[in-house]
Amino acid sequence: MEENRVKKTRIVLVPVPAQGHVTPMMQLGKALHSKGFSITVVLTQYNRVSSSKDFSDFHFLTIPGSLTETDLKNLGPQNFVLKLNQICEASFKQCVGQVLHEQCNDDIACVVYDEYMYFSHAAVQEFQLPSVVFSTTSATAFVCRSVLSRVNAESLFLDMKDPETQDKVFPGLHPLRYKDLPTSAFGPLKSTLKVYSETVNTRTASAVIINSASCLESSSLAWLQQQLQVPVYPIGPLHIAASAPSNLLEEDRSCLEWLNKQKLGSVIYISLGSLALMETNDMLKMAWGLRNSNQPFLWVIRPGSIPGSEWRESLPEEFSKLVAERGYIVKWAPQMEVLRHPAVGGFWSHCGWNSTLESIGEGVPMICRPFTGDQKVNARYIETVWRIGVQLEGELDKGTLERTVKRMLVDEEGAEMRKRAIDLKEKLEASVRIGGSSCSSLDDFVNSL
Ligand SMILES: O=c1ccn([C@@H]2O[C@H](COP(=O)(O)OP(=O)(O)O[C@H]3O[C@H](CO)[C@@H](O)[C@H](O)[C@H]3O)[C@@H](O)[C@H]2O)c(=O)[nH]1
Repeated sequence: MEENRVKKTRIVLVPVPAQGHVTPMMQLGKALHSKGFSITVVLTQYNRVSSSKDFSDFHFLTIPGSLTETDLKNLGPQNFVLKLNQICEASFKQCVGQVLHEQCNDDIACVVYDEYMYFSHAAVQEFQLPSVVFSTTSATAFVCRSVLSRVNAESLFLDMKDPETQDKVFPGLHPLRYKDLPTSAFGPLKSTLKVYSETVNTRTASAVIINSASCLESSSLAWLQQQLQVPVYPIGPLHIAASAPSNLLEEDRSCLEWLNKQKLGSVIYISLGSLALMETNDMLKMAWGLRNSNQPFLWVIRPGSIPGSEWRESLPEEFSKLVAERGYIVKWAPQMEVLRHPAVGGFWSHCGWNSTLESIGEGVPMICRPFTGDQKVNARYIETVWRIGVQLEGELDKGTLERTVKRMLVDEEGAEMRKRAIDLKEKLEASVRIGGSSCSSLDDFVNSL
């Protein structure tokens, strides 16, 4: 593409207003900006990325009349997405019209929308704009959504409830079992499958971009390339390819000073991302297991993550005593810096795709406790495909927790997992370097515009 033409060309990004989706979309924006594109980010009224100094070259627009934080609380994430897609269609058309006619003189090269923001399709169709779907989950999760969108909801529901079936491998999705399928904790199966069929429908999009790399998921990527009617570009991990600080909550950086005082590879870092919830009972069992393991731990307890509590005030006094000696608790951590810190030896994670990529990207093995959706798929891959972690399944038990933390941080088994994680880290780094598969894929995408 000619340099002059690239500089005049604008890409419109439409992220889902949630941390796990905003982060990779802003990283994608940075990566495309570095290729010479102007970037417009269209936000909803909820979870706004500040147009801080990190994005001073970006242009931000807000879809008027969209949903708010209270709507998310009342509706839950799944109905929130469904409602957002119903109400944003017309106002998004207005926004795109504004970009085309008022705000910028240059042409829109393409609209890149998160797979969950499928209302974008109506506007791109009306203005006859090229569009691209961006998937912030793994390619394997995309495959699962495609497969599940075609199954009968009632019979899947019965199979998943049947204790005899739960541990069986789902046909065609080896090594995923029925219980690893990305069903949602946030809504009934029927409505989850409805959302999935919308997300995997590429409509008139000319391509699908995925925040993954072929060294992680070559067979799932090949499956998608064969099944979808458009090119699939695996261009990740974007957090290595393009840094774009876009935390929606304030980071507590004091934990880095605490980490400086801990022994090399001794700390377990615990974070369950931006949406998962924790029951008080489970938190107590975790605190017991962690204390009994004798390892120091850094624990992110996100405000609102304990149902019925603003922060940790509803937890019993026993909890405070258990974490007092070796624990350090924050509301939100600078996660990437934490994972990079030499004191961190393991990551207890809900296995959101960003956390998974960030952990592998720092060569840190994981204790997997998936909460919902694609996290179960990622946990299965972490344990059985990449073999860089251990999954905690079923009821939490303080004895098992204690042993798992020791397996990861003290035993030879943990050292082996770390070696494999470091091996993958090196492969991921190579994939985003010039000549690497993700770097070439990004160039192919840019050249296709
Ligand atoms: O204290 C913290 C905790 C998290 N993070 C960041 O927050 C992001 C969390 O993303 P992710 O690990 O993907 O979890 P969720 O926020 O739960 O992400 C949602 O979006 C992901 C991408 O679609 C899905 O994989 C998840 O299942 C879905 O819950 C990561 O970049 C973390 O670095 C911090 O910076 N500080």
